[in-house]
Amino acid sequence: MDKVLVAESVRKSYGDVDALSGVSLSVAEGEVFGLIGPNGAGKTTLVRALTGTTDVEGTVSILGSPPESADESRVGLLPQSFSPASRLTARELVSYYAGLYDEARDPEAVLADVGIKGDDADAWYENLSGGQKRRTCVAAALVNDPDVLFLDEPTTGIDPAGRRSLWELLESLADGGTTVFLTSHSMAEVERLSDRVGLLADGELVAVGTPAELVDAHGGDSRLLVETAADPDPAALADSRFRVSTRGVGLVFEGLTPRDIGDAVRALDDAGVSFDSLTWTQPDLEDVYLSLTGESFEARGRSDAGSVAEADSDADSDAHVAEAGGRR
Ligand SMILES: Nc1ncnc2c1ncn2[C@@H]1O[C@H](COP(=O)(O)OP(=O)(O)OP(=O)(O)O)[C@@H](O)[C@H]1O
Repeated sequence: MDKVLVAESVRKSYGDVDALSGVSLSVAEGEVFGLIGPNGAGKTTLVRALTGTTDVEGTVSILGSPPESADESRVGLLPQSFSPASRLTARELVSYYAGLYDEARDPEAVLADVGIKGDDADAWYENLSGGQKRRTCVAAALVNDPDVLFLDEPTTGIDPAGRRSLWELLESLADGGTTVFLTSHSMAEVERLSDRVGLLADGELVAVGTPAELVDAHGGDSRLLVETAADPDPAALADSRFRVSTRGVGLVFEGLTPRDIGDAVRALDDAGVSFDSLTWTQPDLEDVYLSLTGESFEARGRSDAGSVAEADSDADSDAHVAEAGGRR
């Protein structure tokens, strides 16, 4: 398969700051590549390097050419910060971008694809909500029907339903053969959309693989999160066969399969530990991220146990197994 994007030993410094410290990667035709990493890791700088919007050391090619001579009509770019003219309507704006190309899609159809319809299409850009603005910008990036599409945090500010419909749109573009280079802080988004994921930290690509490969290699064990009523004492469970530790406001049983949950509940009862809820989770890309960036697992445990509804809507692998409000 042809390599649509190639970076070899790409370096970029801003004064004393090494934004990219020798990054090499390639993205094949039709592949969706997700780039993750903490704030300041260098993701936007790498997008800018690949699109030729900043000068770098090393070699970059896009569609077989250096970025400065690539066929722009085949490239779509949604930058992280994009501030189009605010006194144009969404329809005028997308029509303006369509007019820059010899061949472009019908702006109306592209706006419909991203969920901007009716009165919203006739509203001035400055009067749209944050999510509607972002959708309009996505439409502008899609209007030339690009073969390779760069999306730098495309769904920031878009509500959950809009985010899911945008994911479906991106999936249909990928199914149609569009190569997508996506950066995002939403692990659910990256895990769902990407064929391969790269994790950038301090300007270095520290891991690359399919989501499943990365989870296998770095995600750790599945676990049962137990939200307890009072500060728990894991020593009470020392005689059980489980590996148990404290995390935030509860306990974590590590390495449990769903079949072990009944035994874990009995062990809690035997130890006299009362609990409010149980949540069984499989490791996912967020665990990979936390493990490789050295961010705390405790934060994950707390947010999982404390926001079950959000976890259910965002992380499809989480299975909320029981609410036991009466157990005290
Ligand atoms: N134009 C610039 N001038 C000076 N420093 C810059 C510039 N652009 C980026 N940097 C620095 O380079 C580093 C990488 O920034 P970059 O925007 O690529 O990170 P990022 O991973 O995209 O971050 P975020 O997730 O916050 O968007 C940061 O330390 C940033 O401050």
